[in-house]
Amino acid sequence: MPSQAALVIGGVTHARKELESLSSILTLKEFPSGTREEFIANCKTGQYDDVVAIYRSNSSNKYTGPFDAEMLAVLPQSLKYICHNGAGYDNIDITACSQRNIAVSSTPVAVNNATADVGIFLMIGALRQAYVPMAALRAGQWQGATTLGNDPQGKILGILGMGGIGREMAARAKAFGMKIQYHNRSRLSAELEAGAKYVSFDELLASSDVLSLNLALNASTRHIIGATEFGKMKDGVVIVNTARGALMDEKALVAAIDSGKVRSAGLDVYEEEPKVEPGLVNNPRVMLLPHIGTATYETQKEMEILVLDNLKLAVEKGELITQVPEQKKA
Ligand SMILES: NC(=O)c1ccc[n+]([C@@H]2O[C@H](COP(=O)([O-])OP(=O)(O)OC[C@H]3O[C@@H](n4cnc5c(N)ncnc54)[C@H](O)[C@@H]3O)[C@@H](O)[C@H]2O)c1
Repeated sequence: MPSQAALVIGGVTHARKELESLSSILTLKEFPSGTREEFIANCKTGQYDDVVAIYRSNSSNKYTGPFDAEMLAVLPQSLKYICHNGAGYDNIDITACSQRNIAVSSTPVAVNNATADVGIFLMIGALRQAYVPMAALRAGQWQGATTLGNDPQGKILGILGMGGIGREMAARAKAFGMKIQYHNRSRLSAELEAGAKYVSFDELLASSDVLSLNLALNASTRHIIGATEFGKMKDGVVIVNTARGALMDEKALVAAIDSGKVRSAGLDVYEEEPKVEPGLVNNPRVMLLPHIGTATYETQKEMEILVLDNLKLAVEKGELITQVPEQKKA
């Protein structure tokens, strides 16, 4: 029996075969579901004392809660790697992990296509205010209160955060005849820009017809879009958010929609999921999805395999394929 163990939190669904193949090098332990209290109790009684790597599934946060300083304090001393299934990892305290010499990986790239597809779906839906006719039809009112929408053709799509998903949004939006501009922490190479115009944050706000949020949530990006920023935008701007809800002050978004500043919005993510601001739920000009950006068979499988590949490389070679950028810089 292998002397080192890995702990799978929350389950592996699509890559069971790949998981089981790791049993030749690792003892596999599982915490498929439960509460934070139960998980912490298991840590404290020493059940995981041989665990060197954790597979943290996409849904596991609902069982264990965030991997914050409290959790880091009880995780086994043997733990060296946390392989997280998700491109966003704002529920893991990376600084606390680094202090304990725990390396963390996430699943960028694998999420790009599915999330950008949802971004485009929301953008077109918001431009056409598609929820109104969709709801009217099902309520037996045929077109109901449907009004004319707007074409993407010729409009300027502003992308805040031109990473993997932002670039896939850009590639798709070009096919709709949109002009692309972006703001990022640093300007991209000409190859990665692929013709998109690099602008300042304020210029992005002032001149975009559609603003898409595609950056990570962290202490410095929380509420990066609030009342002041809405005030700087074009009248009738369309907002798309597939990144994280707390990037925007949701109450300020509701106010901007109500005042007509924001014509419509398409959202996959919310400040306090699964709660959604009533001013959004009750507004037919907002297209809403319940955080399903990566919810396809193909993408879920690819993400699970990437997490397992990280875990395998970590145990065999002491390296991660997709370590989070904050730790790579250190
Ligand atoms: N809706 C979903 O299901 C879903 C799925 C995957 C990812 N996401 C979210 O999307 C986010 C983006 O994912 P990604 O894979 O494209 O990440 P990424 O790291 O490839 O790209 C993020 C980009 O944002 C830029 N950035 C960071 N801070 C910035 C700032 N203050 N101003 C401007 N740019 C800034 C970075 O330089 C980077 O280019 C993730 O962090 C995650 O939270 C959501």
